[in-house]
Formats: sequence, C-alpha cells, structure tokens
Amino acid sequence: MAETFKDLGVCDQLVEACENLGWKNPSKIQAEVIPHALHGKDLIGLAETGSGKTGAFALPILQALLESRQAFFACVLSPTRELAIQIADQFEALGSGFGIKSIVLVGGGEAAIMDQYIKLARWRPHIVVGTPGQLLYHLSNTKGFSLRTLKYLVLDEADSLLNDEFEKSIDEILKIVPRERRTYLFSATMTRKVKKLRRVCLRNPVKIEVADKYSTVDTLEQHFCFMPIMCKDCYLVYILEKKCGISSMVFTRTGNATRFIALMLRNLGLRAISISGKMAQPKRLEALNQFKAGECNILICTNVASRGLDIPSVDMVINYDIPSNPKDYIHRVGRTARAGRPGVAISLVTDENELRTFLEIENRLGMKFPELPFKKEKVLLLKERVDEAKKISRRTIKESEDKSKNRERDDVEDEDDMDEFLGVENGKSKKKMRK
Ligand SMILES: Nc1ncnc2c1ncn2[C@@H]1O[C@H](COP(=O)(O)OP(=O)(O)OP(=O)(O)O)[C@@H](O)[C@H]1O
Repeated sequence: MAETFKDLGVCDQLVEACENLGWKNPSKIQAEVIPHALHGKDLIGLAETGSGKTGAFALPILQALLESRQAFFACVLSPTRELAIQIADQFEALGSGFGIKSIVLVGGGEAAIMDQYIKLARWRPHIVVGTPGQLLYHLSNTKGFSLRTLKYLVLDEADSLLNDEFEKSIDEILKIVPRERRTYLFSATMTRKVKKLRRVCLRNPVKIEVADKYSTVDTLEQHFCFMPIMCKDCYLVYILEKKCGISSMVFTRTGNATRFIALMLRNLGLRAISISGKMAQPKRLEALNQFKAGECNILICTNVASRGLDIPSVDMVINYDIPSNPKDYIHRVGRTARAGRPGVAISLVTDENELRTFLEIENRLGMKFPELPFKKEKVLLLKERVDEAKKISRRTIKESEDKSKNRERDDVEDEDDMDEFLGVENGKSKKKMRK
C-alpha cells in the first residue's frame, strides 16, 4: 500500500496542503480511494466514522479543479447543515492556498439566503456544499446559478440522503445535473439496496469498503448501564460528574429533552449546552461553536448532530436515549474516537424495549459490551440535588413558554387594534389572512 500522498498521485501543492493540516500519511480509505478517483472512476466509499472520508473525496476533486478551474465545478450534498459547513471548511483548508472558493448552501432565514445569493452571483465559487432543499431553492431562484457544467457530484452520508426524507429533492437534483459527471457516494453505513443506488446513476463504480458493513472503531470503548427510568437522570449526572472536565456529547430522542437536560445540568453547575433541529440556525451554530471552543464541555443533542460532525476533542458519547437502530448508534458513537484517538461510549438502558434495541445493536455489530459496575446507592445520593435541579428547569421552561404565549397574545391584540382602526371589512380580511 502507498505510504505517502505523493505515492497515490496527489500533486505537490495538495501534498503540501495535507502537511499543513498535519496529515502526514493517507488514511486507509484515502489510500484506497484516491488512485481510483484520479483515474476518473465513480466511487462508493464505505469506511468507519472519523476515518478521513472527507479528504478521500476532497483531494481528487481539488486536484481536478487545479488542472481546469471552473465555477460550480463540484457539488457536495449533506443531510445536515452543520456537516455541510464542516465539509466546506475542509475544502477551504485544503484549497484556499491556491484560491479555491467554496460556498455553503444551507437554510437559515432570509439573511442567509441573501448572503448566499450574492456569493453565488458575484463570487462564482468552485465548490458548492449544501443540503438538498437549499440547493434546490437556489437552483430555482438564483439567477445565473446552474449546475449544467458540474463535473463532480458527491453524496456524503449517502445512505441518509437516499432515504425517503430526501428522495424527492435528490431526484430533482439528479434531473438537473449533467449525466457526464463523476459521482461519489460516501458513508460509514451504506445502503445495499441496489434500487436506491441505481437512482444515482453511477457508472461502473468502484466499491471500496474499508470496514465491515456495521462496525465501530477499535479505539472506542463501549459500555452500557441498566437502571430504572426514574433514576436515569441521576446516572447521567453521576457519569458526567465522575468524568468532569472531559468533553461529552449526550444524545436524546427529542429536541424538548435536549433543552430540559441542558438546563438541569446547568442548574447543577455543569457546563452544558443543547442543540436540536428545533432551534433556529444561528442558535444551532452558536451552541456548536461554544462546544467546539470548549466554553461548554457537554453538548446535549438529537440525531441532528449524529452524522459527520468532526469535533476531535469529544472524549465521550452518552446515549441518554437508545438510538432506534444500529446505523444511528454507529454514527452517534462515531463522534468520539476519531482519527485514531481513544473514546468512550455509554448507553443508558432503562426498560425492556430499550434493552431489546440495544441487544439488536450488539448483534449487528457482533460485539458484547460490558455493563458499568456503578453502585446504585452511591448514584442515588445525588437524587435530592438532581430533583431540585429538575424542578428549577421545569419552572424556567414554563416561565419562558408563558412569556412567549403572552408575546403572541400581545401581537394578536396589536393586530386587533389595527383591525378596529382600519374598519371591520379590512379587519375581516386580515383575520382571514392570519388563519
Ligand atoms: N490522512 C490523515 N491524517 C491525519 N488526520 C486525518 C487524515 N485525513 C483526515 N484526517 C482527520 O481525521 C478527522 C476525521 O475525518 P473526517 O471527518 O473526514 O471523517 P469521516 O470518515 O468523514 O467521519 P464520519 O463518518 O463521522 O463522517 C478529521 O479531523 C480530519 O482532519
């Protein structure tokens, strides 16, 4: 196997860019993928979380771009906004030294759309990274932006993008982009459903699997902990306090739970922050940046943060709620133990249902995880503090909900005053509009 990026055929400029990032040697997936990519092949790349898949597709695209520069040369699709931003950062880090421009097309309100609109029109970036919906929005609404000359299409987290949720938008995008292009699909968990893969119109793709279909990395220590649901928060706090100072991600099922748990932990003096799909984009980014910068060392999140996010400092992942399938488990726990580093994953199992799901996960991975030997009496010493913290969180949430209800009511009353002022007829039509 090739020892260096140069051996793989990577050009000197990009070898230097890799060195600047501290990438001395190619990772396994990079070593396998890059030569095929440089020979112009379509690719399906399957490798563990944190194994350098982004570099595996970014380097060949950048090399081709350096040979013939062109606006809107490549498009990378991602299922989440945060991942899209991260992929664009990687292209920038590797390519900005030679003037490669990339843009991120993700939702985030009118200001974001305007900013993207201006950049697309005036800047004409080489690399477009985005979520399918926002890319389609710009393809339909932004003058002068088209992917008619696109040379490379990448579906990162391809199995997620080929799911029902994105089916319509991906099909629309595939209709728009030229058939004469290179197509790359990458993920740590890939669909084997040929029908799904066929939709993407790959041409004699080379399939590179550096991992078994379902696997986690060797440097990840995995455990579970069984407890009655009533004590779950005490166990969470116990673990986080025991491992205080390290950086952790805690996964829950719902956005409401992320908010509640983050408040509870903060009331206990822990530096926690939450992120979920329910939050407005600027808040999501702000929370993520605070976590990345180490201002908060505990991120409470939903699956929105489970795929692709590369935050090297994450030491521990806690499944507060068990993920509903092995794939989600792999992506969640893959937020730690990245690029050869060590990491710990702990799953909190509270009832028979969760236990069944957890056993399924173990089966699919072909592993048995040890149970953490916590002394229940010791954990329950926390109960009073935790209950008090929960009470305060509930009150805080109720107060903020009441405040926003009052604000809404004030807005409606303001409109009613305006209706009165404008006359009944006008008022009626306004109310209709409001409905
Ligand atoms: N050749 C390399 N040498 C050292 N570090 C590398 C190399 N290639 C990539 N990395 C680093 O490894 C980390 C993980 O890379 P990346 O995010 O591309 O993983 P991934 O395989 O896409 O993971 P996931 O499946 O979770 O999306 C990043 O911090 C990246 O900078």
